[in-house]
Amino acid sequence: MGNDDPFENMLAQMDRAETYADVDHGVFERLKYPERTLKVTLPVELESGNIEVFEGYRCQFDSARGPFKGGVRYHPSVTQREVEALAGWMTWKCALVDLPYGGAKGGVICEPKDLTENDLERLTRRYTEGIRRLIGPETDVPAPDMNTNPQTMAWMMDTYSVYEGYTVPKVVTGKPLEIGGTPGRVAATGRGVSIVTERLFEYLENDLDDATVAVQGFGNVGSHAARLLDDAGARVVATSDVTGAAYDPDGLDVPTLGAHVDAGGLIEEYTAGDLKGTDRTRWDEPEMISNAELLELDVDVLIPAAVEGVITAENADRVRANAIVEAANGPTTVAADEVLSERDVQIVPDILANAGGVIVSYLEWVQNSQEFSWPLETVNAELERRIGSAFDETIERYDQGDVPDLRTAAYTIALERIARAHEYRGLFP
Ligand SMILES: NC(=O)C1=CN([C@@H]2O[C@H](COP(=O)(O)OP(=O)(O)OC[C@H]3O[C@@H](n4cnc5c(N)ncnc54)[C@H](OP(=O)(O)O)[C@@H]3O)[C@@H](O)[C@H]2O)C=CC1
Ligand SMILES: O=C(O)CCC(=O)C(=O)O
Repeated sequence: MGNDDPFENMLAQMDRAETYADVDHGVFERLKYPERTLKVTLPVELESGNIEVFEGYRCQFDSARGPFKGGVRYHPSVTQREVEALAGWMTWKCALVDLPYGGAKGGVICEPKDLTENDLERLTRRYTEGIRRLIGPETDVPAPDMNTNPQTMAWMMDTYSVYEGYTVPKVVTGKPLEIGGTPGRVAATGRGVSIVTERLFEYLENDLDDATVAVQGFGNVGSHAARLLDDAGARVVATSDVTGAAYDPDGLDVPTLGAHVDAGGLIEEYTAGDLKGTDRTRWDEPEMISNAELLELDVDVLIPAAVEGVITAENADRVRANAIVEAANGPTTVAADEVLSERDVQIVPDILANAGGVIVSYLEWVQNSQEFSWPLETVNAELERRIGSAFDETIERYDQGDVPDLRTAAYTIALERIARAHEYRGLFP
């Protein structure tokens, strides 16, 4: 079920949790529907002179606990259902880590690799204009996701501010430092992934030192997680982009690979020895394998950090990792969960593992409200405290012994919090 429909997968995850959550069935049913989704048509004159018409979405899933919050994704495979699933996951995530937010997500169907910087700016401004009536500093606060970054947020903030007539930094998070961004947001999701991986090892009473790690995706999240785990003493043996994966059982030279990718280099160029943007002499000798092969490596931890639906009923039996830390949103289908749970493979669910990004987005939003900025050490310490406490609560719920896995434990906590908010607020205005 649900391999190619993330929304169905999210509903199946909810159904799995309903048995264990103390939530009224009517409220539970309400949580299966987004509050609203806006679809926008975006005609853009590209630098080439051609006019291309793009399609974009903003889904606002649930706001019982506070303003809607969630990233914006640019990708050719974006669909309305995907954006709605991602908005649902944002809702559970914000509740699990106890942020005063609901959940939302945005997406534009496009291939950013085919667009110039100028095209991306025009597209972003069009999209912001299209969803302007929904977003706002106290209503719905976008942030970066796949293929969007601090520059994208700067264009969104500027476009929104032009319409308002004054500068509104708080309308987006993940901004450049110079216009109200916070130190630590760029690396925050990967840092959170690294923190929960360390906590998982402590819980399982295993040593992270020299533990083997495979990371699918070496973008914002995957690259920071890989760098921090490498710094913490783990052995990152494989990582990938869309061109495939670099694999070295003795461990990859993560700093050199990072410098190469930061300079625009591809994984396939790295394995071929064609290094970009660095004078370093790499010390690894990786072979090129496929993304599918990376998922099946015999490693201590597998970290999917790319797209959803990559661990399915079809390949779950061949996944040999002892643990999975879900840096991506929705990488594992419910059918795969069942197979892996029977084999006692511990999965730290996405709504916990990748919550570092939205936690630091919240810290940015708070600093914008205070018109004050905190040093990196303060931000990182608060990130660690908040994600660590959500990890402990999830483990405590799991250790009660009735729920089958960590995902169900996390869903139970999140859904109960959201349901309480709905019950206190009531159904009608
Ligand atoms: N950015 C954030 O703060 C947060 C992100 N996430 C989630 O983390 C995941 C990654 O996001 P992020 O790092 O920001 O995105 P990026 O766009 O920075 O990186 C994505 C990475 O995945 C690779 N990739 C893309 N498509 C595929 C595919 N079909 N198969 C294999 N690899 C692929 C990309 O390769 P290439 O570069 O070649 O395209 C790139 O290495 C997403 O699921 C996102 O929702 C979750 C929480 C917060
Ligand atoms: O930082 C944010 O507000 C949201 C990040 C995001 O899109 C996610 O956690 O999936």
